[in-house]
Parts: sequence; C-alpha cells; structure tokens
Amino acid sequence: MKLQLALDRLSREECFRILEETKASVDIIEVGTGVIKEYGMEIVRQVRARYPDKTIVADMKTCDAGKHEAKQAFDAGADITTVMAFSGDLTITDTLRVAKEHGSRIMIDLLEVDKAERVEELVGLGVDLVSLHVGKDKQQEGSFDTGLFALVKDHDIEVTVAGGINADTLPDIIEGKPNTVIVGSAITKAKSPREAAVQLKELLSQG
Ligand SMILES: O=C([C@H](O)CO)[C@H](O)[C@H](O)COP(=O)(O)O
Repeated sequence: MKLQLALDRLSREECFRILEETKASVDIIEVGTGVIKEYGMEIVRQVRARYPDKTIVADMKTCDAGKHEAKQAFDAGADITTVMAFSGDLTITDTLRVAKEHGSRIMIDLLEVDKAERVEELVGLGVDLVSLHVGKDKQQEGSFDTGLFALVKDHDIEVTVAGGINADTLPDIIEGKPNTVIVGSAITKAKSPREAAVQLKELLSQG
C-alpha cells in the first residue's frame, strides 16, 4: 500500500520543507488544489524538478475544459491529474485520451458520489483509478468513512482513499485494501511531519 502526501494550504516554502523531511516515507507527492491555485502550474514544475523520481499528482479537480487542464498538468510534469466524478462524460473521456497521449493517468475524485451506478458508468468510460474522498469541509462531520468501499467493490480498479486520515483511523481503512492512502493534515500539521510520515508508512507496510 502506497502513501500519498497531500500538500494543501501551505506556502511554497512549507511544501518543500515538508517534502524534504518526509521524502523517504512518501511514495507519491500530491500538489494540492489550493497550492496550485496560489502558485499556478509553476509549483508542479518545481516539485517535478526537485523530485524527478517521485510520482506526482496534480490535484487539479478538473470538472470542465478537460483537455486543456489535463494537458496543463502533464506538461508541468504531473504523472496523474484529478478529475471530478460529476463531470460530464465528455470531460472524462477527453481527459482519459489526453492522459493516454502523454503516457499518464487520470484519477477520478469520487467526492460526494454516493451511487455505485456512477462508478459503473465511469468504469464503462475507461476509468481505472479513483479516489474515495471525504472533503475537507465535510470532515467537520467525520473523517473517511469505510462504508465508501462499497462504491468500488464490484470493480477491478485502483483505489485511493482520502479525508482526514490519521494513524488512529488508518488500521480500519487498511482492512478495505486500498492501493494508496492519501494523507494531508495528519502529516503537514504534525509537530514532526517526518515522524508522522514514518509512523503512517510503517502501518501501511504492516497492512
Ligand atoms: O483533496 C483534498 C481536499 O479536498 C482539499 O483540497 C485533500 O488533499 C485530501 O482530503 C487529503 O487531505 P487531509 O484530508 O488533510 O488528509
């Protein structure tokens, strides 16, 4: 199981400090939506330049103008870019096509999706990587809900999970056997991001 570090609500300097501290434990670097909004695609280019061997996700949360936004992410050096599940089917297929042309991938963010039918449709469109996600705002009512695994149980696709995940909640989540666990705040807001990442990575290795 891989560990994906989400860099959200951080300055450029904080992003690079935390990356340096945690790089040994982190498999995938996610440049968060808010960080991209603050610094533009340039921050993705800078992360790529500094970490040429890491897998990089640009959390673009695209929902329209898919071809253009996917190209922006891949041209900046991302290996994977995110597209919202509620987007029109043409946005999904356009972004999948751009990803194929670039030898890259699309991760579909299932934020607020509660019907397995949408997942079925997405898989029918060619989607092979999704994120089960409890959003930052919704986390006021509770963090990642393992009930979300039901959405993907009938499909042979790669699954990532996100939403306020930490060392206390991780053991239950591991039971669902996701391919990748995305962690933001539990690492970036920790007193020692390095120690937090080491602990989470250890739990994932045991899982
Ligand atoms: O995608 C995310 C969220 O929508 C903010 O942009 C986060 O990267 C994701 O939820 C992981 O962060 P934490 O919830 O802080 O672990």
